[in-house]
Amino acid sequence: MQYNSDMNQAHRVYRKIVVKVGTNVITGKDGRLDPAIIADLTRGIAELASAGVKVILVSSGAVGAGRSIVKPSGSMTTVEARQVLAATGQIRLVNAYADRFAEHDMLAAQILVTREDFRDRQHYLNMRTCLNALLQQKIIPIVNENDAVAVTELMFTDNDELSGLIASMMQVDAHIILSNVDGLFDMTGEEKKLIREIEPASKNFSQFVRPTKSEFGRGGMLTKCNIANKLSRLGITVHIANGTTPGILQQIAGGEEVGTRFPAQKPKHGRKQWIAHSEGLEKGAVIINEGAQSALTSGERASSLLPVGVTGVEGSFSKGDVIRICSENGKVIGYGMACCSDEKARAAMGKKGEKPIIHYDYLYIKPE
Ligand SMILES: Nc1ncnc2c1ncn2[C@@H]1O[C@H](COP(=O)(O)OP(=O)(O)O)[C@@H](O)[C@H]1O
Ligand SMILES: N[C@@H](CCC(=O)OP(=O)(O)O)C(=O)O
Repeated sequence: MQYNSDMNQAHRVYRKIVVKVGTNVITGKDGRLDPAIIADLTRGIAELASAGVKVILVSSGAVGAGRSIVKPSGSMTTVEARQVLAATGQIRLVNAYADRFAEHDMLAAQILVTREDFRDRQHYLNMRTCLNALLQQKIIPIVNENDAVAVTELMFTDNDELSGLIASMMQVDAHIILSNVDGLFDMTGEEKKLIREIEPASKNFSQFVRPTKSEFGRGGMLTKCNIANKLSRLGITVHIANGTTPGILQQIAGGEEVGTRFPAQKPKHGRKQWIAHSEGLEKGAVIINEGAQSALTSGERASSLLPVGVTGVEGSFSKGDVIRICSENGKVIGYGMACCSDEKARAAMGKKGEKPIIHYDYLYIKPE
């Protein structure tokens, strides 16, 4: 689909963006950082920032860069080796960016986060305050996963997931995912074709996506598409484009037809955005009966989840934790922030006239 002029205008009004850079955009086969690409990306970000756009950079590449610095000893476990590579590579990575930003008289700051930081509302708010403070000072935040401590189940799927969470937390206008391909290709036919725009109702991306990943990349194209689709439904436009193309950020910000675009849908309230992104981070679950399910999903009025409609409580959670809402046949209906602990929820379940277990303002119902 061709962009129309309104869409082009929309590109020019991005005031706050997240730019996510994949490992293979900035590192070569041996893990060495590519100075020309880093120079081009930092110039692009510096230009946007000077024009008043708030930019948060989420960059992968620590593990990749570590490979060019150190060879972990053969006696190490895979996890230890990865920790060594990430811890050594991260300094190299962030210094490479910081040195380039300095050439544009810009300061950069490093923020390393883990999945836990998005589980805990206080950590979440602390991260948001820090990023806002840096942006206010016109400092470029460079975010990465804290790979030295985030191992196995504590890890994000990949930095596409992490940058999606940041985009939603910061309520940006656009999330730009830079990879080593020009965008999402339709590979179903004889010739692969770049898909310019994704309809919001699209769901089944696996029909296009091959389960291959770029070398050293972690997530692959399917995660990118699923995250992009989710963000667009939350009111954030997503672009998947080639980070090795010179001037790519200016092209996207200038409304040029590059890469694949997931146009933004109606925006949602910030708190609901946080909750919508909590899949996999929940600490427990409530099972609800049919009556409660139709009250929550009908969309006719704003309904909180009351204990009377709850038939089961799973896991151990405290007030303020995110919990999953499931139907009696196990279908996940949505997520919400618990107004009480699991003990209180168990004591109240099935009873009339009790306070909500999840208030409407903290409730996110998954689209059908
Ligand atoms: N339909 C598709 N269109 C584009 N790329 C695809 C598709 N299916 C699979 N891919 C693969 O996805 C890779 C990008 O994902 P990933 O390795 O996670 O990159 P990054 O390191 O930038 O996060 C591409 O290098 C490509 O090989
Ligand atoms: N935090 C890791 C990034 C892992 C990752 O998600 O990589 P990618 O799929 O290239 O974005 C690193 O800095 O090496």
